[in-house]
Amino acid sequence: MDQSVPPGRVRGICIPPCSKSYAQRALAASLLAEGTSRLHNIEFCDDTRSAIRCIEALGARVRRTGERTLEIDGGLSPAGDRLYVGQSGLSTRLFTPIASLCDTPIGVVGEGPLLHRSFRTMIRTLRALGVRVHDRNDHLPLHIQGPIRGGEVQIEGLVSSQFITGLLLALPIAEEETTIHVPHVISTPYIDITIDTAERFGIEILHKDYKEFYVAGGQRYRPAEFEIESDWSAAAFLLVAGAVAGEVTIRNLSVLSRQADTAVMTALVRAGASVIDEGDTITVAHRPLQAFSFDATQCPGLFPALAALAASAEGTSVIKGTSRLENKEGNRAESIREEYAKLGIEVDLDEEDTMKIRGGRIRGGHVHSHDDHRIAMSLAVAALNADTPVVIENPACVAKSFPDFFERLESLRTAE
Ligand SMILES: O=C(O)C1=C[C@@H](OP(=O)(O)O)[C@@H](O)[C@H](O)C1
Ligand SMILES: C=C(OP(=O)(O)O)C(=O)O
Repeated sequence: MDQSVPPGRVRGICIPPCSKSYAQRALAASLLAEGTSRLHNIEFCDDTRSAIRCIEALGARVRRTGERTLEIDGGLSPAGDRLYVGQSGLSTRLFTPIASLCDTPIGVVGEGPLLHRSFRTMIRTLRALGVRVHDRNDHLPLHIQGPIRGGEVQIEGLVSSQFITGLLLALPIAEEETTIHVPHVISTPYIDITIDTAERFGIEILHKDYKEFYVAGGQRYRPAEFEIESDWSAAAFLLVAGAVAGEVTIRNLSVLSRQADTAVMTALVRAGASVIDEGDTITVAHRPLQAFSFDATQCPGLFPALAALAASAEGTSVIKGTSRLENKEGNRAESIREEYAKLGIEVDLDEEDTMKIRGGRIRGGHVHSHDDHRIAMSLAVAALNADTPVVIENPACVAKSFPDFFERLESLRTAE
């Protein structure tokens, strides 16, 4: 069913969902820890559910002991021969290396846009570390058989940091030590949250300026009590909604987080929004917005929220890092260009790796999510300032990261 988002004002308080990046990592670490871990403040979007299915398939026992608490008995011991990763790029890149710690043959299958995403670098590197991999031209489904060896490996042509994350979480329990050379690393804040999560489960990962990673083999994950923090990637849409159409206060969110998408605060300030940070509460309010420049190379997940901000700002905003979007759900840069054009907003993509968005009058109309949760949320936020309602086809894809996004946005509406 389509989702119609009428123009209007927003005002209110919201708590965003938990970070699916932290949740998936903590689930992986709980699988690898012998003993019982407890994850608090966990919520269940599609990607988190995919990770839960994967750890169960790999031997974990998962119990829900509270509305937002999971108790997990860890221990890597594959229960079947198939990992179902849903639409999650991160679950694929986490659990394929983890499954390859065993010598059991395992199939890795997914669905939807994930089937069009390339896993070339991951496949090549796993082979270099002794894993047998059958693939469909660099795409899912995969058939793998470990065990993965430690050793020394160089990763070229890295399109996603997620694969480094997968190796960093798997390799501490390989027998040998590993050195990973990454000449051109990207999305480094995501690597920081990987190292942070591992550390909280007793694992040490060392690196030199993200170019060389050293992982000692034979380490042991210790079970942990782990509080999952709120998701800056989801909160970014609500904060931008405040900036373009009223005032939104987000609770339980700290700028001291290691998450990449805290950077949305810089873009909001540059655009001229009012931003008040009170520790774990952030309020963003509308002011006349001007065009801004922003480099999103290390935080590519912010592009869709920034597109909604730029569409409501006076002048042409310039956002760098579009090449980072090619291997997401479809080509996100193209999806943004195509759908914003339907709303009368011109988006140029150039050879210089930048997106230029000319803000101005936003028309209502029919748009498509491209089955991409972040495109659907971006268009919904832009709709707040449109002349007439924006009707979004296939809005259900928001379930990947933020299942009740539309309900929460509606709950913020005000007649003022
Ligand atoms: O590790 C993670 O949780 C993620 C890493 C990033 O991927 P890339 O390294 O491909 O940018 C990010 O864009 C994605 O949404 C989540
Ligand atoms: C692309 C995303 O996630 P993943 O790569 O894990 O599928 C996302 O959350 O926007």
